Amino acid sequence: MWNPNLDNRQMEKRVVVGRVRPTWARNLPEVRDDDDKSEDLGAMPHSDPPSPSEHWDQHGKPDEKYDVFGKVMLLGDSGVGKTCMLVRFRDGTFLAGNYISTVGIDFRNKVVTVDGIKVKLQIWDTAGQERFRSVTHAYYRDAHALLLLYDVTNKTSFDNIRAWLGEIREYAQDDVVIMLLGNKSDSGLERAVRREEGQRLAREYQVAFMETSAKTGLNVEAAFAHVARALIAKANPVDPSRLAVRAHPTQEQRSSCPPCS
Ligand SMILES: Nc1nc2c(ncn2[C@@H]2O[C@H](COP(=O)(O)OP(=O)(O)OP(=O)(O)O)[C@@H](O)[C@H]2O)c(=O)[nH]1
Repeated sequence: MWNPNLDNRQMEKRVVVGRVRPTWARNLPEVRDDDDKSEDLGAMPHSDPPSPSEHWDQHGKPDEKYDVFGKVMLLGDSGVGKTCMLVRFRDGTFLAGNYISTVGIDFRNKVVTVDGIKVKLQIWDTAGQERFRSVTHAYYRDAHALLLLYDVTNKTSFDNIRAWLGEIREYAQDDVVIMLLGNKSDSGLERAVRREEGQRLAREYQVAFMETSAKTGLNVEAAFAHVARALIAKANPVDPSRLAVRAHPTQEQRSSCPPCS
């Protein structure tokens, strides 16, 4: 269940930033976006997130317009860009500056269409800070897919990926879809982790890999499309050959090696 003790911390955070806004809205413009975009049939998140096992129906309610449902968690050290990745994917925007660490966990929905199949992604943005780990662990078990991020300008966040993969092995389902993302690939000279290092690590753990930029949008759609395809393949195990699990990168994205598995 949602930990009520976190609410106090959230309130502290809200006081610090001088705004009374739910966690998921911390980087968003004041006016809430409409939810009726054609590719976006999902509901806005609650300020009280559901328990880890709610909204778990693989096919969703019959009256909702999607074919496959999947819970996707964004994981990785604090500051690697998980929230920015979600905001870029969901809203197509990047709000630089005013970095405020996520408190607890929250989610947003987006329906994407891949290969003619509508996939509702319920995307959970987790807090990278160590003190929230016990909260996020409770949500691993129900996740269908995990996007594990590091920051290409922060070697420590890359070195910690092995520890994250260890946690995933401990707490997530064995068949969870995992994708490694080297975020902030727009950062040029500040880069501390070479693309090849990310590729090598992904190959070692047999997970897909891309470098992304929440700032420019590079590979953000492609990463979620890859996850959506993998979820479709999982939901249709009787005829997996019918579905292309591979991501289809654009020319610019090809060297990002999706998927390395
Ligand atoms: N240059 C660049 N900066 C980015 C990118 N993505 C995120 N940032 C910046 O990195 C900082 C942290 O981003 P967040 O999305 O809040 O990081 P987070 O992983 O959610 O952090 P926690 O909530 O603490 O776990 C912010 O200042 C962002 O503006 C990116 O792709 N490129």
